[in-house]
Amino acid sequence: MSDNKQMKNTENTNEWINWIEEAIDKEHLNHYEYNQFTNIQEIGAGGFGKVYRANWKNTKKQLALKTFFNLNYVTMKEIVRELKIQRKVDFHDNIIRSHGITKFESGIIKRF
Ligand SMILES: Nc1ncnc2c1ncn2[C@@H]1O[C@H](COP(=O)(O)OP(=O)(O)OP(=O)(O)O)[C@@H](O)[C@H]1O
Repeated sequence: MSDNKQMKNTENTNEWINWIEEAIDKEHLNHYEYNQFTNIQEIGAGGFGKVYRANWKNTKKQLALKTFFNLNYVTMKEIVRELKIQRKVDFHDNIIRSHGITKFESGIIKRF
């Protein structure tokens, strides 16, 4: 990849990160501390990362935590795209609800 293209992709990645941070600031998206999740078990994997089952704050309710291998331009664009689509279809009973976003030590975002 050329240096120019690399720089452009880094700029765009930051743009998506800003989009997520702004959504959290404006309370359009909930942010949860990763240490509030317990009983984390792997349940599947997709093109962008692994999916885990977890409990939140020791409640009995199970949630799916979707992780991302690499927070590059393509992944960030996909995360924002999915969040935008989910907002539009959130009202439908057959659509799994997205509760928010969390981040763990290595910087990998988890969505659930
Ligand atoms: N909310 C969920 N509840 C239970 N299992 C889930 C949930 N979300 C994902 N999974 C499991 O994790 C797997 C991967 O899901 P994920 O959404 O990451 O990828 P995908 O939609 O299958 O493919 P892609 O990554 O190309 O979008 C699914 O096939 C499913 O088995």
